[in-house]
Amino acid sequence: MIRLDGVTKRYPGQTDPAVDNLSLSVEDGEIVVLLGPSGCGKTTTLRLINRLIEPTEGRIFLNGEDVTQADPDELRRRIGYVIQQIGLFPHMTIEANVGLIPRALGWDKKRIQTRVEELLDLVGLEPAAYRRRYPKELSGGQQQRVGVARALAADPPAMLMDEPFGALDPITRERLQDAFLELQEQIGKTIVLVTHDLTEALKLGDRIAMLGQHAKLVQYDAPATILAEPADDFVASFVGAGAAMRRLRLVEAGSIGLEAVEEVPAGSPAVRTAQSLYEALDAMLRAGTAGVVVTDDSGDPVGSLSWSTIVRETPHPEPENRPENDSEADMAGGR
Ligand SMILES: Nc1ncnc2c1ncn2[C@@H]1O[C@H](COP(=O)(O)OP(=O)(O)OP(=O)(O)O)[C@@H](O)[C@H]1O
Repeated sequence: MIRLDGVTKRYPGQTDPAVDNLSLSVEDGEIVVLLGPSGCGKTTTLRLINRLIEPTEGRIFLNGEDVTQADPDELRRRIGYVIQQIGLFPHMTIEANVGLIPRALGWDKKRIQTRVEELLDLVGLEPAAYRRRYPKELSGGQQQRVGVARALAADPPAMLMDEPFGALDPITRERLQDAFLELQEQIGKTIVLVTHDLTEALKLGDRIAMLGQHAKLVQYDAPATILAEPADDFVASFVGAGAAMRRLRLVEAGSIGLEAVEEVPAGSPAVRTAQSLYEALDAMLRAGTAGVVVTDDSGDPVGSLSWSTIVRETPHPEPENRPENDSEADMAGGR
């Protein structure tokens, strides 16, 4: 568990604090995304956790231990760190890059080699094909995987990721996000990830910490809640137009009130309970029907879902609560 307790960071010579009295808890095995406009203090917050930046005030706990008192080098070996620029050493092979922290920890050669192979496998790079290559001989996406492998080398309980997929083309980015979520299923690390990309935050976060200026915690909720019940106009304008459509991807078809099915009409489209409302709607549109059958994993129908149920189930903010416009989100580079 990671806990920030009243953390403030004032950079020398700045009148305003970059982070002002932030308190935040991240549970074990959870992915928390720090989301907010440019300059709001996301990277500063992340780097305070592994003491690449020293807090001016406040305390930070890792598994109950106050790490503001710990030795920073030793601390950083206990927290994996992945950045957009990847930061692989160009003159070192992939193997040497991944083995960096185990070597610093004094592991023996055999153990390092075994661990490196295991990690390259884990991130989907065939060890025999990649371990002896240099970073420039890999694609951007492959280098990013090496960055993740390196952060995981000493099996740290926690991992910090700063725009880890930021520099990649959209297709590679989506593939790596999927691979990352699969990996997290296996490794269950406690992860804090920084992004300013709403789509990425909604996809990866178990919870999203919406930060305003000076890293003020405006809302801390599951992605579907952020979309359905934005805490204020700032969050509403950050999630912007399309929030209701985005939410369809996050809600499972089996999680809302289904209508009973007496008999399944021939040719009726079907989705499984774990598929999203988005997929249910897509199935309806493709089949030209106003409803779908929802089945369990063995294909037995558990109910039916109609277009009107989806409309009814979608939260509608009262008109007077709707944000006036999206200008704040545009300024923030949000979507
Ligand atoms: N080394 C520094 N010295 C002085 N001010 C800094 C320093 N680093 C960051 N800042 C300021 O602190 C604030 C927060 O910066 P930070 O990089 O944490 O924001 P961010 O939310 O990560 O931004 P972005 O999304 O643009 O990367 C900004 O106003 C920035 O100008």
